[in-house]
Amino acid sequence: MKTALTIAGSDCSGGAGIQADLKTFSAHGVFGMSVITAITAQNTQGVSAVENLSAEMVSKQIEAIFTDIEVDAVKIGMVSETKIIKTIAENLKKYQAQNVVVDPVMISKSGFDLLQPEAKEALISHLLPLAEVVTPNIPEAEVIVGMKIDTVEDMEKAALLIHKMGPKKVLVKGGHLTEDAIDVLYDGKKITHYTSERINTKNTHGTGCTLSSAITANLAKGANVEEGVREAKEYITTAIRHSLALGKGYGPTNHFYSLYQKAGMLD
Ligand SMILES: Nc1ncnc2c1ncn2[C@@H]1O[C@H](COP(=O)(O)OP(=O)(O)OP(=O)(O)O)[C@@H](O)[C@H]1O
Ligand SMILES: Cc1ncc(COP(=O)(O)O)c(N)n1
Repeated sequence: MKTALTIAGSDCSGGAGIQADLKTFSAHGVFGMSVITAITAQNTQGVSAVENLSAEMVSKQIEAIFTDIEVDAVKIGMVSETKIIKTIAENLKKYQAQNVVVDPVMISKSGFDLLQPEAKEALISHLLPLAEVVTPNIPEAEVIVGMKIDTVEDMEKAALLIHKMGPKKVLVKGGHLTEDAIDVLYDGKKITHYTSERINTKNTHGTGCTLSSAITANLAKGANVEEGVREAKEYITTAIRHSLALGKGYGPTNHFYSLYQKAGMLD
């Protein structure tokens, strides 16, 4: 069985972070593993607390996995502190990790800082160069390149600028625009658009985590980035279309809709 590792924060409410990643890996038939960087207390309405693990504990978790199990792909999500970012980069180089997907998580949908402002530079200089593909949303791309993004053409410009920072490929996600949900991939040579209709729902907690872990699962299974992003976009669109009105705020997406449908388990 193919394996995928997520290095990210825990979301106790299950919609984003490690929990979303592991559900996505399972739904893709990939064996999921996790290195937890931080514990968050959050729900569909907001984040109330974050506690980072020590860099040593993060390092020990990575070591435990890589010294024992073959890792086919790695996703990096929320990492809020400079010293944890540096530890992850050193370890992934040491163990020659393949198929690294970096989701540069900065602010939660509810507006809470998940990346310490002083750690932004470390994320750019230590994690982006390790990435097979980096997947910023529009506000994250704006922070990384220091320009305002209002149109798909702006997303393309940002993708080209981010590519110069070292990742092999860049996917700028268009969830924050208002028309169709258009994501822009730049592979160093050409731009590809992945478009779906915009689904009218507030239940989009964890969409970015889910998309990046679906890409990771697909890379683990041997897909190239273009194929991996195409399938992941279909997966997230279905998961948003059938998203769950759980909680009082932004509800989570539905990871297992397609599987339940195939198994005839839906009412
Ligand atoms: N309302 C929507 N309808 C259809 N697709 C959407 C919608 N919102 C987001 N998407 C898609 O979901 C994926 C994730 O993009 P988004 O920009 O929401 O990421 P994000 O802001 O990092 O998510 P999060 O921070 O919630 O994890 C992209 O493929 C985007 O196009
Ligand atoms: C642990 C963790 N990782 C990532 C997100 C981003 O997801 P969202 O923007 O939907 O809040 C989050 N809220 N929590």
